[in-house]
Amino acid sequence: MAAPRSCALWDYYGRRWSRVMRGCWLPRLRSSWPGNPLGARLLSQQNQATKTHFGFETVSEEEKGGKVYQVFESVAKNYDVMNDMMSLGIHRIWKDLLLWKMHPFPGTQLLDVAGGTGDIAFRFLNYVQGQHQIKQKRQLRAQQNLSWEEIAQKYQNEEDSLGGSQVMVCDINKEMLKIGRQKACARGYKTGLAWILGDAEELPFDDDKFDVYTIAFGIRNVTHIDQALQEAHRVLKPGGRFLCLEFSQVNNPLVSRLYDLYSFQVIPVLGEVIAGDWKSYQYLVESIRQFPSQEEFKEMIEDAGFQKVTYENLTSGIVAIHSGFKL
Ligand SMILES: COc1cc(O)cc(C/C=C(\C)CC/C=C(\C)CC/C=C(\C)CC/C=C(\C)CC/C=C(\C)CC/C=C(\C)CC/C=C(\C)CC/C=C(\C)CC/C=C(\C)CCC=C(C)C)c1O
Ligand SMILES: C[S@@+](CC[C@H](N)C(=O)[O-])C[C@H]1O[C@@H](n2cnc3c(N)ncnc32)[C@H](O)[C@@H]1O
Repeated sequence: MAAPRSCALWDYYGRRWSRVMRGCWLPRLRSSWPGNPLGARLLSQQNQATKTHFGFETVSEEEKGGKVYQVFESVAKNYDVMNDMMSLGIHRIWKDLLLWKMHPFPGTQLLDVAGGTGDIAFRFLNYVQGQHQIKQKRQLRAQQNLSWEEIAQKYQNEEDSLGGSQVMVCDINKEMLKIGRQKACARGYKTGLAWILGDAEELPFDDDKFDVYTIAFGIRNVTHIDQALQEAHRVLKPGGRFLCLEFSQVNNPLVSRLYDLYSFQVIPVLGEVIAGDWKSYQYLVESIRQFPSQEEFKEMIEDAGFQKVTYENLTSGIVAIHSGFKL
């Protein structure tokens, strides 16, 4: 137990230190010693290191978070309807498949990062409730001589209907969480669900806390994917599972051609017509093309310390589910 904790501490302070260096000492070196060759070299390294992409645009790492925030702030209200329109409902099947792969047991503690409007969380609650009901019915049938009150009590205990399972939805965007909370209210989800504002790169949770970590269509938007993966590893219990549903690389040339046409010619148009927002949907299709391939992403997950890493392509690789374990 001591080793992973000290490793996590080391990672945590290592990252903090690198931020302090980037955010505080390097700019000071620039201003105090403009002619200093060490300062100049460090600064040129810093400038190279802090460039990233926002879709096909090159931006600084500091800028990217704000731009991603604006995108999801802008799409939040139309997010669900846009997904159904763009995919003709196919995104629902992909999300169901993620849950079937997870196959949570009663009592599972799930952290859904970049959980947005709650699609994964609601599926999780429905799934565990379904599983729990099946188990409860089996138990009731097996027990002889139960009174009607005892049977009714079992059915009415709402907390117990989840068998102790809980899901925490963590997202960086207030607007997405707001829509998620409204949906939860409208659909009558009362227990086993919490909404937390937080960054995938610096999760506001203790080490070794969750059985499962999910991230669906979220990791592509994160500035430091490696950091988010390390955080996923930190917050999972030993034996815990990482599951990521994300756009990936299409493995069929004909589908790939049609998909490209559809992505660049249709999706931004749908974005403009339905949500009055061409730019956000252009960012969506561009960011998909910037995301690493199935194999590259698998390696990144392994580099974060996960084991038994596998992936499954869905719809010819339009999306893939990556899975890994903290062992
Ligand atoms: C800002 O960031 C975001 C915002 C968000 O709202 C969401 C996300 C995260 C994303 C999701 C949660 C999932 C959202 C889903 C998608 C982005 C769509 C994924 C795409 C598909 C499932 C369809 C894949 C398409 C193909 C394999 C190619 C087949 C395409 C065709 C037959 C149409 C080809 C199109 C042309 C040649 C262009 C000209 C056509 C027209 C003008 C007619 C328009 C046609 C339609 C509207 C029909 C749409 C057809 C389909 C959806 C095809 C379905 C069939 C199959 C999968 C085989 C986020 O980060
Ligand atoms: C495409 S949505 C996915 C929402 C949901 N998981 C789903 O499958 O429908 C991407 C989400 O990632 C969130 N996000 C982007 N960067 C993030 C970060 N650094 N930390 C946490 N969430 C982030 C956005 O706010 C947005 O809600």
